[in-house]
Amino acid sequence: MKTPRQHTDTTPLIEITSLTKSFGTNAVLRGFSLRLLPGENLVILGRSGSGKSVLIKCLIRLIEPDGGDIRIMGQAVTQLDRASLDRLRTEVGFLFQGSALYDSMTVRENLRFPLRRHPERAQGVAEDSLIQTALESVGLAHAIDLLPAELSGGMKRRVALARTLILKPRIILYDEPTTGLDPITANEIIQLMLKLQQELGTASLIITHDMDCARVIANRVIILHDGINYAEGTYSDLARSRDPHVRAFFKDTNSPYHD
Ligand SMILES: Nc1ncnc2c1ncn2[C@@H]1O[C@H](COP(=O)(O)OP(=O)(O)OP(=O)(O)O)[C@@H](O)[C@H]1O
Repeated sequence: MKTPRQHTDTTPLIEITSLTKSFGTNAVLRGFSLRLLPGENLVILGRSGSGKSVLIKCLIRLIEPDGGDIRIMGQAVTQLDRASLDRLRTEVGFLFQGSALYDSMTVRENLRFPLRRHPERAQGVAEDSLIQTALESVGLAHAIDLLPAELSGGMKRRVALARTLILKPRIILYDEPTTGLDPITANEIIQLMLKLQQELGTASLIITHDMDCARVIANRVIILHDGINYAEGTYSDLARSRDPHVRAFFKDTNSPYHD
């Protein structure tokens, strides 16, 4: 069983300060802050509707925040022009819910897609070799010529992860990486995320309801509640908390798929 690796560099890759976002009268984020450190797995736990997806969308400006400051690798995200934002986004890989692969394309073609959009990330390495390496890192080299319809749910998620890794991002954003998978397959994905953290040194921001995922993968956990970073610490720090809003997450953790 792998455990999350600790790094010693403390210059944040992502720094969010006092982020606010409302939709009409619905104040979703009310001054949320976080720092993601190099090589760290940071888990954000929040109840359904607490604003986790809004937070991740603000981070990469799929949604415009109302206020606060967001820095990714030192760059103020809200002040970047389109071209600079696109460049910065190649440093940030996303594994979103559903892991949408193109159904009409083989695994190889799905992985070729980001390389064609960002040829500069190949750094002179042949496309086929990058595709092969990315698939090997998720244990799916043999699936290169299959279509998504021929893959299981867990395999699809691995391919989506390989497609993210192929651009060699420094940061990966995972939105509910284990949702919809059976416990054994979910655990395989969690172990793969840990392996990638250890081998590639990538930092990850992981949004999840899955307490088992949080327990295994997190160097640190932030609880998003009332639009702020309500509580923060290691999984075991928070598991000992007496605060009722924190306890609510831990009350049924004997079941690995507590929601
Ligand atoms: N584009 C939008 N327009 C209006 N309201 C929105 C929009 N996007 C999100 N919201 C609202 O923001 C709140 C937070 O939504 P969000 O999707 O971030 O929750 P979440 O924590 O990711 O929930 P879940 O765990 O169920 O996915 C909800 O009240 C939602 O209705």
